[in-house]
Amino acid sequence: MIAEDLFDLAPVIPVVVLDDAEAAVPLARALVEGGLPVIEVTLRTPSALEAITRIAAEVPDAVIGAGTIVRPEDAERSAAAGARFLVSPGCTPRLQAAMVATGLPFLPGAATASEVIALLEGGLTAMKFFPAEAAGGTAYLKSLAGPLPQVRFCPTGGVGPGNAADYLALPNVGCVGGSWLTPADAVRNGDWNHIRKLATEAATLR
Ligand SMILES: O=C(O)C(=O)C[C@H](O)[C@H](O)COP(=O)(O)O
Repeated sequence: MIAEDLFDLAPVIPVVVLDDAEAAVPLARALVEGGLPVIEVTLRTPSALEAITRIAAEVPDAVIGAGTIVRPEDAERSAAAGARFLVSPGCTPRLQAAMVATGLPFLPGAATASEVIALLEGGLTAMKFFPAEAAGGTAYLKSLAGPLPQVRFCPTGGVGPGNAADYLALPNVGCVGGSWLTPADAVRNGDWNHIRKLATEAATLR
């Protein structure tokens, strides 16, 4: 799998924050059943790596990835836990080298033309656009498409049901990412039906 393949699997990548690894498998099943098989578990919580391992082992139809890769060691640890792709909110040469070293596809974060060009110099054409809404939203991405049409983005950060379709309509958007599929209270209460419903709605966005 290359990073661009992630764009073809689903229009939306749910960005998940898990405080309890016990929730990982039922949550991933609900997202897959709703039609969103590509799932990013952020390394923001101590249970994230355990959650990734459980999903990799028990939900074979999920394409499980690790997000919030901000230190080189995060990349290696996520690969060892069973992640099949990596996502970072921003990138540095060291972080890029660590992600390349895992052999996994990855979406490095970029938010300016210079950051995009630096990643292009590294041979990368699939990226996360973060923080999408705060950085300038769809107008900003349209502007980047002029000089840099070869890059495709996964905008994340402030993307939700109200604007996801606008992003997905852009030629340089491969998919979008967001946390709206897994509201904290629904995860805490084990309301998998609600999460399945949100995923089902999002899966039809493209
Ligand atoms: O944790 C990371 O790796 C990030 O880069 C940030 C997340 O992707 C966004 O914070 C999700 O944004 P919301 O959908 O607006 O909640």
